[in-house]
Amino acid sequence: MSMIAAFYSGKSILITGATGFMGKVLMEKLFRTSPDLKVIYILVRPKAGQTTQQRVFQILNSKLFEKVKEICPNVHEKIRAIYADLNQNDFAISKEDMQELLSCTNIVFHCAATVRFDDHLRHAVQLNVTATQQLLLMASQMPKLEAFIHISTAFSNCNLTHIDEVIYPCSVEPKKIIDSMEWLDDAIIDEITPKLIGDRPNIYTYTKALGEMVVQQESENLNIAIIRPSIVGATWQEPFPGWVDNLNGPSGLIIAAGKGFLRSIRATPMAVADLIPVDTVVNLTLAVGWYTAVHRPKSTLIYHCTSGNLNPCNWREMGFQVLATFEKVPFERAFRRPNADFTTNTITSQYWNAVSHRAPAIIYDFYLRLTGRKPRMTKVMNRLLKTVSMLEYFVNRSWEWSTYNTEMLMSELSPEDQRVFNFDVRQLNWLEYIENYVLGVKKYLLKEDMAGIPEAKQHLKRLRNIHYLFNTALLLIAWRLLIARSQMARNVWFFIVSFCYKFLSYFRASSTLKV
Ligand SMILES: CCCCCCCCCCCCCCCCCCCCCCCC(=O)SCCNC(=O)CCNC(=O)[C@H](O)C(C)(C)COP(=O)(O)OP(=O)(O)OC[C@H]1O[C@@H](n2cnc3c(N)ncnc32)[C@H](O)[C@@H]1OP(=O)(O)O
Ligand SMILES: NC(=O)C1=CN([C@@H]2O[C@H](COP(=O)(O)OP(=O)(O)OC[C@H]3O[C@@H](n4cnc5c(N)ncnc54)[C@H](OP(=O)(O)O)[C@@H]3O)[C@@H](O)[C@H]2O)C=CC1
Repeated sequence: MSMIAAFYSGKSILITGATGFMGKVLMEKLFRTSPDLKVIYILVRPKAGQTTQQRVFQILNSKLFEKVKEICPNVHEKIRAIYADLNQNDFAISKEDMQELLSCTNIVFHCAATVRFDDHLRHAVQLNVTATQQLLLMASQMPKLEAFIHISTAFSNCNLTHIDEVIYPCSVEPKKIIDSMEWLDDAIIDEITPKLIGDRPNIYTYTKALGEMVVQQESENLNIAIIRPSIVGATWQEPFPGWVDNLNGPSGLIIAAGKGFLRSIRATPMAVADLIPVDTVVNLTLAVGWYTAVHRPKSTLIYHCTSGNLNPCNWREMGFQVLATFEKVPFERAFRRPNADFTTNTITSQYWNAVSHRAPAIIYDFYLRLTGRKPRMTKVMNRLLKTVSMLEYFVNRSWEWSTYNTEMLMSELSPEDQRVFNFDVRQLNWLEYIENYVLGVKKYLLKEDMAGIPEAKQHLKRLRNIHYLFNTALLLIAWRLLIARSQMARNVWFFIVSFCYKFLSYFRASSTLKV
């Protein structure tokens, strides 16, 4: 019997960010392993024309929840969607709902955040810092609360190269930042943002670091733990391999590369690609929830959920395996044949951006114009290159995260819990994982059918022929232009032609002699 699964039975659990990538997998695992849990409260806002109930309905009817519906047929009765907007005071939660949350909640998992790198500081502070502070205030009024688990990121201190499982202070106190956001206008905030984020690459990592400080400062009477995952990727094993539903992290780039848009990137091939499967993060999170509530550690423990120090894989190996999978299961209607070129040099990278990305987009747009259609490829390419430039920071560096707490927790689990809530990345086979990841991207993100693979392969063959034809034509045109303009080129050309002629004559004569 799993002690962790038993622990969550009969519990009332509050999850923020349950409609997000990690939140959905967390909910799924909870229902699958502890179908006797009492209730999961989720804080949801209406979005994209859908009410909170419609959003929950959509999640429960997705492929991710197929197994859960078999194990826990009344799952819809155990989810209580509470209307909430974390951008607003008291999260805009009604009085009755708030009363119920405060009096019943046993465990809080705080996953909600803005993960955009380019969010405005005011919004990112509101969600990643102020909302965390407000949730902690709520938690302090929950008499039945056993543990509060805060999801941060391993990159909250990415300005350091060696990162321990401790909280590193930021230069300005979070309370001062929160206060200043109330009275500073946008123009001034824009001006001070680069100074505040300092040597961090973006607002996201900075506000997540502030969020951790808030947790530390407000943790006095609470039983809190912080989880720091690195780059979260598709599921490794559960509920099935390769599930993913958003473009964050590598997923968007896998699509861009598989469709032939992205063929080169400024990346350090030997840098560690610190990916971590989302189900591994969720297993650790649930184990931490149990450990924090049952063992009540004296201080707030931080758990690194990373792969680099236990089972490293570098970007070169990852790119290689992604490409190998494209050979077996190509994506449909690719723009160009997939190719991977990692370069560390900025000038070479700019050259490849011009030749491999912008030029084909311009040529394609020219073709669209000629055929009476609206050009769009240059716009798509510009957005993609902007995205890539934002991710480049993370593919050109390696970090060392210590994992003492995570390893300690692993040793505290019973063999059954180590199996059911497996977060031991040493068991991960990268080649298998990446293949399933690419397959998952094809199935769950692109919604492509496996039956279309032969046609996709044919399409790639046609693209290869077009590529050869295009290059030959380009070479001939260039050469013809050169010959027309330069006497030296003409001399070289005549020399080559006469040499070939002589060689062929000799070859013909010697073969005639043999007969
Ligand atoms: C040679 C090439 C490679 C060939 C081999 C293949 C190898 C592939 C292996 C992997 C390659 C390397 C992958 C490196 C990935 C490294 C990621 C590191 C991230 C670590 C960060 C820390 C982890 C965290 O804690 S948080 C989670 C991470 N957060 C994010 O990833 C969010 C990033 N996204 C953003 O901030 C924004 O989306 C932004 C700024 C990038 C773009 O914003 P914008 O307002 O311009 O537009 P959007 O409306 O958001 O989207 C525009 C457009 O782009 C698509 N898109 C969005 N995100 C991504 C993405 N990550 N990759 C690709 N495309 C993306 C989006 O769908 C839109 O498309 P449209 O068609 O225009 O609608
Ligand atoms: N993905 C990754 O690579 C990594 C993620 N993390 C951390 O993990 C956590 C979860 O990330 P992930 O699942 O990937 O992120 P997602 O962007 O997929 O999910 C974010 C969640 O936060 C919710 N949210 C955002 N704004 C509000 C709001 N105003 N009111 C209510 N809810 C809101 C979203 O709701 P809605 O659906 O309504 O937008 C969504 O449920 C975050 O704390 C993130 O920092 C850490 C390391 C890596």
